[in-house]
Amino acid sequence: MWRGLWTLVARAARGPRSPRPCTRQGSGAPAPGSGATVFALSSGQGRCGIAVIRTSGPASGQALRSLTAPRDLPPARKACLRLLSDPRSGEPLDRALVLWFPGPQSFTGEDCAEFHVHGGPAVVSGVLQALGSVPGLRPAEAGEFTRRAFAHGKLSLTEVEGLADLIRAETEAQRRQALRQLDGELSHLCRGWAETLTKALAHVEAYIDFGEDDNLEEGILDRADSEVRELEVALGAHLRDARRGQRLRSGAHVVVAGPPNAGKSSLVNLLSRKPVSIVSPEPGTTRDVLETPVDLAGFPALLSDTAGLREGVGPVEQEGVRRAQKRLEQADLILAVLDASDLASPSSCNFLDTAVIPAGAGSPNGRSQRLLLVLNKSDLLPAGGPDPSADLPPYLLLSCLTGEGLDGLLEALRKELAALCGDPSTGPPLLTRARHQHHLQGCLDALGHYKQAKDLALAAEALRVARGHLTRITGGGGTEEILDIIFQDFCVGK
Ligand SMILES: Nc1nc2c(ncn2[C@@H]2O[C@H](COP(=O)(O)OP(=O)(O)OP(=O)(O)O)[C@@H](O)[C@H]2O)c(=O)[nH]1
Ligand SMILES: [K+]
Ligand SMILES: [Mg+2]
Repeated sequence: MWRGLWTLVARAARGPRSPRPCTRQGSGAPAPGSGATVFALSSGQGRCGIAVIRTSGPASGQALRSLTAPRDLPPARKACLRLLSDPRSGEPLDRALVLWFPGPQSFTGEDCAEFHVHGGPAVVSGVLQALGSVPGLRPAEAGEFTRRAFAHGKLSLTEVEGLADLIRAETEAQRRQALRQLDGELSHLCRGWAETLTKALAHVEAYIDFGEDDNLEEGILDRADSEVRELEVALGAHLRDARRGQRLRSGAHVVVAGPPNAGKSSLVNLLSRKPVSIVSPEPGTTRDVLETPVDLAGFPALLSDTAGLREGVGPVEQEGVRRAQKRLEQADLILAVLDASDLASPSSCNFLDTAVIPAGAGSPNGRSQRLLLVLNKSDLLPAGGPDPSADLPPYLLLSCLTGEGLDGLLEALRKELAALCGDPSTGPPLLTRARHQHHLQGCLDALGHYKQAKDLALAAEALRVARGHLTRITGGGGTEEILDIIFQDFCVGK
């Protein structure tokens, strides 16, 4: 019986009833081996010590030979010093390290060559022009090397996304997350889930085909059910976490709010280490929402300065207050700022009652909104600290003027952001893009249809749909459009 069942597992894995096999080549990415040979400068533009130029495609060996003539190809994957000359004129261009990576053991899976040349603009353009003169070579499009790696099965789609994020990573936490994704942790997880579904599908199909057969193992449908149930729990947990990976990728929204003149703009400038906002003793200085991306304690954040919240003001400031309130609703984390020496003023009391205390009690829409209360201008306080009659929720003392309390605030921010973004050095891999979340949700919905299916054929179909969503996360059956969006993030030469 078991041999029969495993044949079915294998058949289900191939998707027997699906007319479109979920292979990488089906994705519309360039077919392996058929492309031209491309070349590009892979290191940054401008004068530098060493510049790296690389090629990928069937004419790579010819290109390397042409520029290093009369020498033959160097041994595979070993750096060798060669004189590079222009194949048309024989004019020497540079003395350079060259590397030969015969496919499929290369980054793209095709034959590749690398030229590590001296980074002067004239050397770089001379070598690029010489490569352009080799028959069959053309300049690479943005992301074309990575796209070829994907087409040859060297990277899954989530690994491609990880690579794009690694190149763009600006904070430590972003780098850790991208590296884990590039290492294939997310694809591994998705493939494991897809395998579970393949087994469940095999069980259901076995029942469809041999339901009447006495040899069929008992309880086979129950096993499919329990596999689906376990998967639902796992997917649910990841979806609840979904926003965290995306926040880590694009930055958590941290909104600085409070009454006029509390020192909100001073705090934004202090945290971003640059003069983003105008600071002045005049209340109502900030009118619009001012956004700036910052690295807060190793996490990426989009910091917004807002207008001071108060009533009875002119139309321009009123609009500023409306915008501030709208931004507050969208915040992942609120930095509520009050003037520590002015806690009894109507605008301070009003802000405490309407914004700070309700957030502490859990927001009405059920969305988790975190808040840190900062009492600024601590330098103006008497030795006894803030007015004890104010009956405040937990707070941090800070002076933007002297910098006292900043370390404590950064530590509190680090904790909040780690909770919001997830800690990329531990825990399961995070879903970093809306695309991942969309497919996980699609998979869960299909599993819901499985449970409600009126007959086994519909149940099997629901499992196939669910599995299709999982394979699309890693790139199986992806459409050209999605590939274009993902590869857009790359620069030429990557
Ligand atoms: N003594 C003292 N003064 C401060 C401190 N922080 C800010 N100030 C002063 O407080 C005044 C208001 O600061 P802003 O940063 O403009 O305050 P704001 O909350 O952005 O004000 P609006 O945009 O008008 O709502 C300025 O004169 C600052 O120099 C502090 O820690 N100590
Ligand atoms: K001000
Ligand atoms: Mg301001």
